[in-house]
Amino acid sequence: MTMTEDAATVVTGNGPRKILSNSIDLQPGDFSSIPVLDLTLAFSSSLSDRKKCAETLFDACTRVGFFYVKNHGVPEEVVSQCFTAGRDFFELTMEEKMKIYIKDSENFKGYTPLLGENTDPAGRGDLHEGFDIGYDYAGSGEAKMEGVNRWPESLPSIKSPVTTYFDEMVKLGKKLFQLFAVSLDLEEGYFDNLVSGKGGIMRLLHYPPQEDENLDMKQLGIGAHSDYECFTILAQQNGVEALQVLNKAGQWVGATPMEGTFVVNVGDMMARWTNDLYLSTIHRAINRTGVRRYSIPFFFGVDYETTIDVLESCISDSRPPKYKPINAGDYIKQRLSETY
Ligand SMILES: O=C(O)CCC(=O)C(=O)O
Ligand SMILES: [Fe+2]
Repeated sequence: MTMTEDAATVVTGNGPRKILSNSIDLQPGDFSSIPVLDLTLAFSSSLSDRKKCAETLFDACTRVGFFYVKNHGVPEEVVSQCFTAGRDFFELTMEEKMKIYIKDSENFKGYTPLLGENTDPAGRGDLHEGFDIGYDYAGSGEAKMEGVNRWPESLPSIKSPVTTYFDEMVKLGKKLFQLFAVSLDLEEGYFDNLVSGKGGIMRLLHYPPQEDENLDMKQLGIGAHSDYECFTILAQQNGVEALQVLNKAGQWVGATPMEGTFVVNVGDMMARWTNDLYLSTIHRAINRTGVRRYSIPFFFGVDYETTIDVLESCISDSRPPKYKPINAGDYIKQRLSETY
């Protein structure tokens, strides 16, 4: 099958980026495969081991913006039970799912039906349905993204596996933030007080298979986009390939699922913080496998009151600051409002 694509502009959190049919205008990575980061060294008690791991992370973030993590410490059954919860959720009737419609929530929590989201403004909606949860703020809903999670009334059993997975992602994400800090010549604990998990958003996603013949390039599983937060940790099912990552040559490189790994990618907030030293790489997903695909992205942002100002270690004479300080919560809310 040949896919033809028009020139398009992808709106990111840091401004529009033009994708020409064969290239892209803003420092895309020069890569043909996605590196694998072994986190064994990240959990070592020796700082020099952790520094070695951070060097690999630096290479991945500056050259690709995407990497796999293995030996990440998240138990396999936590992942598989969360996938099962997702499958059970999406099998509910439309009526049940729409009782927690995301657009009825002030804080972007709940269900998004097929075509209910449009990640790429040039597209005609995304061919996936989703279920979003975040940090559970009891009883608020006023400020920024705060609010309680909304669970399907008729399927209370999913709450436990989904929140267990959320908590594991917060743990892993905090560890990754420490590696990011070391990789940026900051104190290892630089981000510790900014990443309680309150800035985390998790989605269960279901992509029905798309017909391979006459594929409509304006209606993909998820259209070309970059993520908004600091980084995303994504679980994919083995053997069901769909995620593609755009390189400098304008080629889409497949992020083929790899057993026992998560895919991690840098988001716009981290790109901004690092003055675009770390790449928030454009990606999309197309499920041409003929079977249903489920995935679980966890978007790890910093706590919403944090000010994101370009890090000193990412400024030099040849790299003056490109971005003004911005409040993390305002930034995310603004980005999400443009998508839904
Ligand atoms: O499902 C995937 O593989 C990717 C999802 C994604 O890119 C997103 O939700 O931002
Ligand atoms: Fe994404």
